[in-house]
Amino acid sequence: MKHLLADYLQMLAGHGLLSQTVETLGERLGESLQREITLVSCDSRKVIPGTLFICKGAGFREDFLRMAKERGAAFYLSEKPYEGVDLPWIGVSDIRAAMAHSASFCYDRPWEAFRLVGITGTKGKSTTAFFLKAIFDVYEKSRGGRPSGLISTILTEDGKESRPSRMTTPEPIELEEHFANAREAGLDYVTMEVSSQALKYDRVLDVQFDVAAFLNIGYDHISPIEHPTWEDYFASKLRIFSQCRTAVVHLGVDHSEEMLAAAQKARKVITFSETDERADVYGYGMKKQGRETHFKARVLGQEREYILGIPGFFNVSNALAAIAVAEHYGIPYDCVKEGLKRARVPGRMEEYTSADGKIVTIIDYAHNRLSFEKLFAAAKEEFPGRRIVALFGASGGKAINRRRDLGEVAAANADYIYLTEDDPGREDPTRIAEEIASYIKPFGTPYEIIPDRKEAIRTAIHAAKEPTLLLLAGKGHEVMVRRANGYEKGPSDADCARKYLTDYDGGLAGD
Ligand SMILES: CC(=O)N[C@H]1[C@@H](OP(=O)(O)OP(=O)(O)OC[C@H]2O[C@@H](n3ccc(=O)[nH]c3=O)[C@H](O)[C@@H]2O)O[C@H](CO)[C@@H](O)[C@@H]1O[C@H](C)C(=O)N[C@@H](C)C(=O)N[C@H](CCC(=O)O)C(=O)O
Ligand SMILES: Nc1ncnc2c1ncn2[C@@H]1O[C@H](COP(=O)(O)OP(=O)(O)OP(=O)(O)O)[C@@H](O)[C@H]1O
Repeated sequence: MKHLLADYLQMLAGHGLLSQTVETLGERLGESLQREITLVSCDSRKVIPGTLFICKGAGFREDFLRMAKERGAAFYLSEKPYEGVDLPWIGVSDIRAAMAHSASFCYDRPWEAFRLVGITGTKGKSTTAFFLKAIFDVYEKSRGGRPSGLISTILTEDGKESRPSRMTTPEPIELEEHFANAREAGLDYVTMEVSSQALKYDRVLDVQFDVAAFLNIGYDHISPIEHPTWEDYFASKLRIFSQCRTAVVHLGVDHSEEMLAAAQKARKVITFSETDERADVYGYGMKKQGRETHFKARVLGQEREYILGIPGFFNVSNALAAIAVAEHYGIPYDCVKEGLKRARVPGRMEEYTSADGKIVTIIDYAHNRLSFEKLFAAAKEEFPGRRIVALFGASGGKAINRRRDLGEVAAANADYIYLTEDDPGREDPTRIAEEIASYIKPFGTPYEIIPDRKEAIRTAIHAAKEPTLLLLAGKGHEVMVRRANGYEKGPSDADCARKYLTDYDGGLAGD
């Protein structure tokens, strides 16, 4: 579809975003008004002739605009003019909102071509997204359809691209590109994680979710570059219910009532719970069977049984959310059951065991109080009779509260702790570890600091003399470590566990 600059300006004016009238702009832009916008971009490195270039971001510099002009940008959008660059300027009052509307306008609202499911919450977004993708894919395969799309912290698959993700929820232009790929690929379903930052910073401002699921709300992402207060964090997440047709809400958890109240904006509400029997999808009777988690659920009055192929009773609530969404779409029970049994989530409750069974290693992404509490509860409940050893660190430069949270939860639950690096950024990993240790000391739990993560994992595995459950927490599937001068690629925790368990006397048990 052609996008003439004149039509684009009318759209911005319609949203009250133009900082001059269309007439004033028209006089200044003259015949440019009839020019076609060939691309919208906020990255000068991607500009082609005819591009509408958007100047945004804390790190933006005027020479990016100069580069965009050299590469053929036709006009630029920003909140203030850059006098030093001779290019037609379109002034807007809110660049973030204007960027989101520009992206959906230029890509012609691609999400209308498929069923878009958004998942938000403090913990479980990636796991639930993978569960849903597995269910959609079994269903699509059963009827000769295409695999579903996924936009998550771990992986982005849009029907054209399949690659590890850089963010949980991309910025608007990248997001709409993925939606446009999914439309061109003819996908029926796309599942995406919606982070609180995405909602707060208008990354999904103009997006309409067919279904939006709210899993839970804890205390996380409170920092100068994320959310100034918990209230801002929660309010940001609740915004998802003002842009969805069907809302899926977790009953029986903290702040369920506020979630339910916000969900009334949707045309339809479906509830799920593992504690509140009033829920439309009510899960119960969970038990561990080997590496599997078995549970029952009453789904809109029908009694059903399910199996999760991964441990972690807390994953039952993620599965219930996925069951609620699948039920909304009328996906057959056997496809839902097969999808949940088959689903694996990189870096989430990944289990590796030594051949002699003495060491069970769990790799998990848990990196805040809520997920640490759930991880240790699962460890004690599902792996009884083992010495619990925890290995973790904390990010540098943000979410500083985690150092206390993780230190206290680990000290209260583990028999031994290895403190090591996570994503230190500009901070010294040893100093971060020592700060965490200051919260462990009052508990008297023994610990040691080994800054090199690979060396810490190797030491922990070889030091295990009695039946041990070793929890490698915080990095999950990640292979990149954020350091002072950028990201450094290294082995994932799973790579290290497999390597050092194989080196260990017992070798590595088969899958
Ligand atoms: C606070 C925040 O979210 N910032 C995001 C935002 O940064 P920004 O808008 O300030 O842009 P920037 O990175 O400073 O770059 C400035 C601009 O210069 C442009 N540029 C750059 C170089 C060049 O040669 N030419 C050029 O035009 C860039 O395209 C960019 O538009 O847009 C960037 C991409 O354009 C993101 O990388 C960046 O995420 C940062 C790294 C970040 O840490 N984000 C976190 C807070 C976040 O969003 N996390 C959530 C997950 C939270 C959770 O765990 O649940 C997420 O959804 O990922
Ligand atoms: N429903 C849940 N409740 C509490 N903790 C959970 C739940 N689901 C997963 N977790 C824990 O949180 C960790 C992260 O899970 P997951 O990656 O699915 O959540 P997320 O919301 O995507 O996290 P993030 O926002 O940090 O990317 C898991 O490894 C597990 O330890």
